[in-house]
Amino acid sequence: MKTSIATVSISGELPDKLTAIAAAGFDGVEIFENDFLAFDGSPADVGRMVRDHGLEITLFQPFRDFEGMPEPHRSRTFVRAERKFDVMQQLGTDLLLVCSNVSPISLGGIDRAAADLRELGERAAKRGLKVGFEALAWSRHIHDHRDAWEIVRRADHPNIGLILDSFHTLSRKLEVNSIRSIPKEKIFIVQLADAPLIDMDLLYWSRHFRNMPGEGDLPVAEFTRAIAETGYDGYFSLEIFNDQFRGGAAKPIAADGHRSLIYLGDQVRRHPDAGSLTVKPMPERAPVQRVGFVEFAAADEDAADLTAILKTLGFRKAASHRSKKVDLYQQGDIRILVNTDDNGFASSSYAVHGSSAYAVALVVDDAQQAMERALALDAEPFSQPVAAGEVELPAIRGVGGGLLYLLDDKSDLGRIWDIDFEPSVEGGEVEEAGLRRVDHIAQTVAYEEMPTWLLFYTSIFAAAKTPMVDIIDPAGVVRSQVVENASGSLRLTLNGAENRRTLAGHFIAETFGSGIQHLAFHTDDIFATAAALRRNGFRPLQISPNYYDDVEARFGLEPALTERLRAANILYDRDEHGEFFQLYSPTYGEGFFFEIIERRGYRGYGAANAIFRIAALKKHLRPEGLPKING
Ligand SMILES: O=C(O)c1ccc(O)c(O)c1
Ligand SMILES: [Mg+2]
Repeated sequence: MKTSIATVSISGELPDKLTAIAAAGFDGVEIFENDFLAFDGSPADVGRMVRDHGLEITLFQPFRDFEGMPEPHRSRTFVRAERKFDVMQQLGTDLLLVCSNVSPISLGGIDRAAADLRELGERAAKRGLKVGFEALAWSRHIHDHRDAWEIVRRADHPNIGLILDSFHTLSRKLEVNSIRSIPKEKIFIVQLADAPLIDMDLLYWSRHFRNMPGEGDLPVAEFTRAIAETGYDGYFSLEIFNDQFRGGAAKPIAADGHRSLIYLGDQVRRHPDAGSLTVKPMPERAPVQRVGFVEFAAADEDAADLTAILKTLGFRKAASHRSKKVDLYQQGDIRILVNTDDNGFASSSYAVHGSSAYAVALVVDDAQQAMERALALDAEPFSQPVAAGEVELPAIRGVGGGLLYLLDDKSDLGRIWDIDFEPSVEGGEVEEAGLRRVDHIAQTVAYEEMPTWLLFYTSIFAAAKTPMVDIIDPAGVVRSQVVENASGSLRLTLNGAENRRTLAGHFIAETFGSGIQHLAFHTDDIFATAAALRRNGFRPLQISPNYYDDVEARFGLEPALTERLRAANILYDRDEHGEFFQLYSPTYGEGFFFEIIERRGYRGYGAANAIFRIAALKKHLRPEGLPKING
């Protein structure tokens, strides 16, 4: 599978775009005319610059409002085309993209358009060039790839072919089966883009909201499968018009694009009708069994505060690392590591972000295979020296530059607690609170980063993303989207902050980057847990009494239940699957907190309660006397 991306997809000046595109590993690049026009070098300079980056120019575009023009406009279009052919020859590309006409004066008619294209094909052939015709979803007459194909078929010229673009086909919900019968030689190139499902004007949707395959909601894999079934094995080229990408950083966005194509190729390859698509095989998406541990980096002073909080939550110090200053706190199946070592990645993470949960370990079926897949998908590997006899944990870089460790139960990785740790003699004074497992890990990122991490997690792990929900903070909106698997053993919530006055935005700003802002633990009995926490000296987040009157009325709760909720500061929600109970800690430091939940069948995350608990949490932001633990 040869990969390409249009310059329009990436922010910056043309040289910056090309550098980012080449660094991400693409084979080719579509030169958008505006990027070329804004650059003050000759077409030959641009061509040389592209090739110096090891890239091929896959096409030059767009050539607009060509077919079906009445005279005298018609003659003018051919003069215009000849000028573009001149540029292309100097650039060193042989393919021009003609997008279907949007001009109000254009005339319809398949045969008229076919005749125009045939004539253009004759002119292109004289120069050894080719023309690909693409139906824009909002074009005046030709807005369906089936009509565009019929025009190309009737033009019947070797230098005229079809360009398919997933957005135009899928935004109109056109039948992708119609692609399967197109001869592969007549598909000159395939453009790919995804988009979130939003009900809006097609042109506006396309020009502002496209995103990388896998980041949106369109069935791009199904579209690509139909292409592969024709036997096409040419370039797959990303063409992403997106406001955030235009304003974002070039390198990570280009890297996301490359990852999206590799992931897409892998999805198509796994299908029996994948045709002749050449894609390097890789292990399948890693099934996640559970969260292995969450690790905090801290200095000695903050560590004392953190462990004091962990103890009020019922965690017991269970073991200490044999060679590093790392302690294991455990309760049920939850393992929290507190790393105060002066060496290694934890200490550099502490130097940048302060105390934070900088690493997470996921237990997968096979850690080596998961690692292999992650690397095939351009993940950045991480390793640091370990002492003799200790287990080397495979890891990749994750959100906010933190670490994502991969463990399994089939190798020594499943025995790290025996191999690397010594049981602790301390303990006893803490009452266990019935916390059983990590329910979810909430990571706060800048809003623009959300697609990056959704793609990262869903391409490497067997998990899906849920639709985006808006979380209302008194100071703004935070967008939340969940990556989860069917069993619920992996649940990651990603919260995208748009401004720094929200609790999430404050957290990012004050801890110098994205990261884990809260950890949610599951209990089988929230009331028993609340009582045990109280005995341990834990102070729950105080919820407004007004909330309980409303919740009783809304769900028709028994007053006795409402009273118990109110007394324990427990929030309540319900969906079609069951009931949900939530209890929060106050915030520590710049906004980190713990959540305790009981799910009685409920599948969501309590979004309806978010406004109330955020308001309460913000009251605790940096109060006197609370420990300073940043998330
Ligand atoms: O938005 C547009 O005009 C436009 C131009 C060229 C394309 O290939 C396309 O998909 C859209
Ligand atoms: Mg296109």
